[in-house]
Amino acid sequence: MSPPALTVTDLTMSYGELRAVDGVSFEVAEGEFVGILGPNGAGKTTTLEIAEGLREPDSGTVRLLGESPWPRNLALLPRIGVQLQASAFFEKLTAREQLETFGALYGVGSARVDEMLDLVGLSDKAGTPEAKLSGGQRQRLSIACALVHDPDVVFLDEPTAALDPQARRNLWDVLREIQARGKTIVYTTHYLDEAEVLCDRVAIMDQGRILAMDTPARLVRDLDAATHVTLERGALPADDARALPGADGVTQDEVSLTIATRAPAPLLTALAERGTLDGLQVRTATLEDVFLHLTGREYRA
Ligand SMILES: Nc1ncnc2c1ncn2[C@@H]1O[C@H](COP(=O)(O)OP(=O)(O)OP(=O)(O)O)[C@@H](O)[C@H]1O
Repeated sequence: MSPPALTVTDLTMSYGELRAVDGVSFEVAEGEFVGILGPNGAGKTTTLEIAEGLREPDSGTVRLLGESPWPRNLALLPRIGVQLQASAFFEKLTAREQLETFGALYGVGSARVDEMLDLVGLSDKAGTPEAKLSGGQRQRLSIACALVHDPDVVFLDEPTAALDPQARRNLWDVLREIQARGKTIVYTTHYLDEAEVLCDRVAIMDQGRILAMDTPARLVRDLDAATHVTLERGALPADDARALPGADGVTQDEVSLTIATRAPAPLLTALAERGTLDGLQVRTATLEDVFLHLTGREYRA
């Protein structure tokens, strides 16, 4: 395991009576892609801003690349890239000029600007004023701005929020490419499904606390939740379904019959032998089930 790029220990932060961050501790290894997940108001942005050194916590400590980011640590700035939830661009500049202006703050040349435009797929929009970019293009430009000085650690606050599904997926490719270049990524999202496919580890946050942090696969596996196999109603009598190897329970509604199982392989083999695979759907547990288990509430982004 690489040394930690980020260690936060026992952070707390209140706004008046509201405890927005309530004893948060976690570590992010170098090169790791970590997602902080949770519903609105969970405390994700506040946690991220403290880790970036943009906010002072009420208590707790942060070590970022071995240093404290607060009070404002100028030595850290070239080594971290920050994309805020509301992106701030310079007025009236084109995509390329935005990047050149951010880059100039760090002495970055135009070759790097071209590389960044290419990385985020905006080379053909280089001459377009920022105000005329689509929402997804603007998000990608703001990520490019956070990366232009080649930082080691990148913080992204909901980079995929408010994008259509295609634009979200395009951004996923960008995020994967950033990680492939060896960067450490810490990002926040409402989208549990997205974090499940992108992140090495996720922290599930609710009401200012981290309830669990692990790889998505381990979080789901530790639930020990049943897999649900759904058939069209009438494909198999319910009593026959109950008698199948591995069947733990059977439920029916007007259109379907669902078998819960913790041993999907023998169950699916038995269904195949009966020729009842047409229209079959298999649903395994997801991070949404993990959230439900941890909080007792359905997940609502
Ligand atoms: N500057 C502020 N003043 C007062 N309350 C705040 C402030 N910033 C955040 N809060 C409150 O603190 C809590 C945590 O907010 P935070 O933005 O960290 O959550 P979040 O998980 O990032 O939410 P979202 O997903 O909606 O961005 C929320 O209840 C929010 O209303």
